[in-house]
Amino acid sequence: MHAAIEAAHGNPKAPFGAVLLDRRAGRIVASGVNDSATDPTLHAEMVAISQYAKTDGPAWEHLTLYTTAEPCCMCQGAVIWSGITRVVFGISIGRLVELGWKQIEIPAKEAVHRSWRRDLTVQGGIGESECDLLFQAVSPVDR
Ligand SMILES: Nc1nc2[nH]cnc2c(=O)[nH]1
Repeated sequence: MHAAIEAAHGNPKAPFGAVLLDRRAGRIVASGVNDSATDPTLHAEMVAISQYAKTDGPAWEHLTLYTTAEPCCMCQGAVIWSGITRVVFGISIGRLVELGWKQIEIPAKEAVHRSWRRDLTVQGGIGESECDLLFQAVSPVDR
């Protein structure tokens, strides 16, 4: 989560940062920050997932996605289809809404529950206060 927060610090206007950890190798294999001003699909999680998809012999089942904020339904869909097996996020979609960010209010756990994935776990509230401070420090942007 420290690495995801670190990435978000580099993107101060939209402090969404995400990294993919290969638990087997014990190293970060991809990272991303929100670039939705360029392309609305470029959420931090999507950037990291796309980056990892380009690597040789991807091993999605060994990956944990760490992200400063709960993945939206677009990103959660990508996680579900990818085969990533664990998601850890900082602040919740509900909290983002409280802070004024536009969100589609479908919890990540619900997306998993409504899918066929029984091997994918989602845990929120990790590094929550640090992530919360990141978002408190900025004005929400539209996408
Ligand atoms: N989790 C997450 N939620 C978002 N909502 C708007 N942009 C983003 C993003 O990059 N990540």
